[in-house]
Amino acid sequence: MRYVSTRGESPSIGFLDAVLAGLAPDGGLYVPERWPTFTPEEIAAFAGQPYAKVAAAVVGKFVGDDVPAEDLALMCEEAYSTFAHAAVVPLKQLAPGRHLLELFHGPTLAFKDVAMQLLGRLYDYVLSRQSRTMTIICATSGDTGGAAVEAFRGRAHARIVALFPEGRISEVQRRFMTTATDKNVACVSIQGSFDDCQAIVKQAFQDDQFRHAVDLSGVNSINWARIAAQSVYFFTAAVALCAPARKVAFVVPTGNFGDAYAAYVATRMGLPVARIVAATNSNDILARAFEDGRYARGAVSATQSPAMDIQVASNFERLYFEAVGRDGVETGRAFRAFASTGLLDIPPSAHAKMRELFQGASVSEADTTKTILSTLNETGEVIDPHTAVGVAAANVLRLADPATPVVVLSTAHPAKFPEAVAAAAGVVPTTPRATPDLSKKPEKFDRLPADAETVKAFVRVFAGGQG
Ligand SMILES: Cc1ncc(COP(=O)(O)O)c(C=O)c1O
Ligand SMILES: N[C@@H](CCOP(=O)(O)O)C(=O)O
Repeated sequence: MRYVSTRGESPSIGFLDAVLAGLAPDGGLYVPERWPTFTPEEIAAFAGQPYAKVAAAVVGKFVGDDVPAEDLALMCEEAYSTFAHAAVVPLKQLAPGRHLLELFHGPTLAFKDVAMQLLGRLYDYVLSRQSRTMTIICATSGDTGGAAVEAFRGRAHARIVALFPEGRISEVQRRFMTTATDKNVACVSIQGSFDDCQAIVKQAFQDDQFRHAVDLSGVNSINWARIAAQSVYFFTAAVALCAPARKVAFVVPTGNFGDAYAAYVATRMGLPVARIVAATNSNDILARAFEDGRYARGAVSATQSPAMDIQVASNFERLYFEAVGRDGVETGRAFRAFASTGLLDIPPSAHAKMRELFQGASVSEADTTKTILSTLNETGEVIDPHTAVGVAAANVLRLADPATPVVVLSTAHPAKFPEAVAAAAGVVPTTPRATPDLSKKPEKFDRLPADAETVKAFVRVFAGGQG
């Protein structure tokens, strides 16, 4: 299996090289050269299988010969044994035809654990064989950082630097990162937005000298292994609802567009999906892009679903690449121009292609609050504000076939956002018993301006100090 850049100017590389590389040298994102597929019979056979087994089959299609199948299977088994629920990602019925896919039973209570627990093991596996230690940098609007710190802390072959936007994430999210005492972890509060953090990460990758000096890698959803691992739960949820015999619609709370794009990946692998709804909060660049064909950056506003306070959705470039017929030159032109102007008019034919599967929905703060309360009153479920954005979008969704089951991704445990949930529903969600109490632990993090050179200097010192 080979991987090509969305900008068409980097040579194709194998799976493990693509995973470790993060961003392609031309600034694009790696995607598989061709889509691996499952037959309908193979998909149907996933029903009732342990999650780890389905994960090994789906991720294995992308890994190819780079890792022996039995080693990958073992990594999947270990990764998903860290989850508190036997089903790993249970599907819960809210109402007839309406389901929640609970993705928050991992160690840091957000969907990021599903991929990150596997990535931590995969990096260890590869880097220990190469006697190599890499510096992983990640930008986080709250959840990727905690999941990455948990997955990589204490590992001998990786050091991790997490950049988060100052004052714009919840205390629980912050503490999942900043209370780690391991020497290979550094957390940095950046005076800016998540978009600033992500721009710094991308600039770091494009500085060859820096990239080599610290042996840079990335575990944001720029990393194909993240997308591959996140595509698995679309299969398990759909087959539980009788796919491939019937189609399912997914409503995905969306920010950086990794999860919604992973749903698209599942469709390219053969999963029949009726619709993918990208549900955003008031940071609605993607909802607008799907609805009116203009991908236009606005100012980031702070909401009660902070992990989705994003205006530049990294993975949209991957979908654009597909929609323009895998034209790397056009994708490079479009996204370089977007980086400087903040505007991309999607060609009508590409927009029509996207609309065959995707639609956008933007949910206001008031509707998010109302949905937390109404979901509690009507179903007894306490949901977090990100999940509420998805549920609110599902409540107004009209499908061609109203009998199509709708699955809303429940992306975080409500206890990660206790203030917002208490304000909306009058209940204070508590963390599951197995989760350590981080509220009294001392925190350790640095504060830096949103400036790539300053952050790179910090990372150099951190990586150098680690030997
Ligand atoms: C709880 C939660 N929900 C939804 C999202 C949005 O997911 P994505 O960035 O893959 O669109 C995030 C952040 O990624 C998140 O942390
Ligand atoms: N919402 C994310 C933002 C980063 O997304 P990623 O999927 O690209 O890692 C977060 O919680 O950090």
